[in-house]
Amino acid sequence: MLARPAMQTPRLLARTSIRGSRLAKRSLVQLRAEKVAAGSKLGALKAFLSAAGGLLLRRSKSSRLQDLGSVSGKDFVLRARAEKSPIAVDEEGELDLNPGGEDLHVLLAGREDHDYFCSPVPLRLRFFGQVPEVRVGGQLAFPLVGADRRLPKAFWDTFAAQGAGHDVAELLRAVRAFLLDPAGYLGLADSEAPEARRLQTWCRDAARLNGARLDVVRKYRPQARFPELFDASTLRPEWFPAETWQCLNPGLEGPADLVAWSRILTEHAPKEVYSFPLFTEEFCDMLLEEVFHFYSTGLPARRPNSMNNYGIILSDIGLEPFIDQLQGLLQPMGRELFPGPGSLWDGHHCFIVRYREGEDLGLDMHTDDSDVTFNICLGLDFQGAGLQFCGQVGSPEHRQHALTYQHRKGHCVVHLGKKRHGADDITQGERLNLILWNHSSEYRKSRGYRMPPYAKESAAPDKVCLSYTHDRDFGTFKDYPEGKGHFRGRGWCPPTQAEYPGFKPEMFRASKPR
Ligand SMILES: O=C(O)CCC(=O)C(=O)O
Ligand SMILES: [Fe+2]
Repeated sequence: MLARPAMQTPRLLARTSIRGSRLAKRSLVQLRAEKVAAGSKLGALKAFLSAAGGLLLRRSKSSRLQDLGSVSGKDFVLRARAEKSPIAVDEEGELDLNPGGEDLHVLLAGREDHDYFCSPVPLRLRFFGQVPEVRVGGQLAFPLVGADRRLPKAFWDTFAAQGAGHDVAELLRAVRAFLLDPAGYLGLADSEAPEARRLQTWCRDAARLNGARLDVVRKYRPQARFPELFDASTLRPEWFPAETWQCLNPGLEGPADLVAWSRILTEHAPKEVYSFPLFTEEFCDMLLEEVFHFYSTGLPARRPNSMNNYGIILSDIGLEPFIDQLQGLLQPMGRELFPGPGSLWDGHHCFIVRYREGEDLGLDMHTDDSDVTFNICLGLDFQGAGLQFCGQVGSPEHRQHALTYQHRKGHCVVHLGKKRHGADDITQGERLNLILWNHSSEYRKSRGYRMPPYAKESAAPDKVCLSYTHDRDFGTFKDYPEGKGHFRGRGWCPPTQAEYPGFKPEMFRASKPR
């Protein structure tokens, strides 16, 4: 699997809760979310929020969303809206595709003079249990916020200790205070206790990690060729073909569903691989000009993954707001095409891949660390470089060829991250694509994601589906590409229980006849 580079140091990730004698152990029953949890009806949520006083209630233009208002005069919440929950996963890992609750999406204001929490951070609150679940979105690393982006127990203990009568506005204020200054919020700012000192180190680590990334963003911003890309609080209709824009923004008159999208969608493999025109050629040119301009500054940027040596991560150059908007635009389509993995995206990893003579030519077969992937070709002129699709990991057809997709400028191919795919070598020219990996932390709690079944392979693999980084039998069928021989013997696929009849691992040597 191709994995994204780690955002946080292991130290930050490893310890997500601390205990302190001064932290109360009371449970959070005071939180009036239980009122909501009981029925989880939107009306109850509205009442709950208006009782909170800080959030104004107003209907949005879209018939499906309730916009709970920008909050004038309150600087801690910039935007809040409630939405019917598309999925929920229970304690047993069962995925419910129609759970009937609501989620509250909030854009929490940062503070201008803060080291790194100086721009807004998205939060999602779910009201299924007694205590709302809060997830911190965005790309910033926060001390004590783990890889799952949940708040640590120490936060909830401190919040509970502050007494009865909590409401959502208070909760949001508390989350913001905690994210701005964890030690201060937990009452550990002046403490000499070991846990307090550890926390101070984590805070310094977070400042350093975020600082390195934000430094590049700040330096590049005044040099940007197209400031409108960086100010993308809204996407511009002219960036998209008219029909695509209409389908993705049905407004009041049309439902957002597969019937409407069938006007633009091509299904390449039933229920698994689709494509549609997403960007105009002019927009592709503009985005590429920006990317090349960034390259020309020599500013550092992380590579998207271990196998792509010339791409860049777009949020690292300041395009996170644009990607957030793009993900929001595509979310309804994802939900309809791929119920479960296509629902409730709360994370992304978005990057450019680049192939040309003398650099990376193609990409080995792999699956993505993504629930649903959108892959958009931005140009330039090229030949070869087809995208090969095989089966889904764990299925009997995992390494059987399914289709070859030919990239077209402005067009987007959509697939599940677990579908095996790889890019043929480019034979002429240069290709750059924008890849958007979408993550749903709720879906990732499900048993289906955590413990997927792994079936026996139906037959020997098709050659085109072999991976030199993944497979135990690559060398049985093919010579290793130049410079890749060190992968021999390091593959894991197929796992022993999934071997096809007659499987021969690559290190297999027939014994000499006696
Ligand atoms: O080059 C392509 O079209 C495929 C890129 C890809 O699959 C990836 O970066 O994960
Ligand atoms: Fe991929």
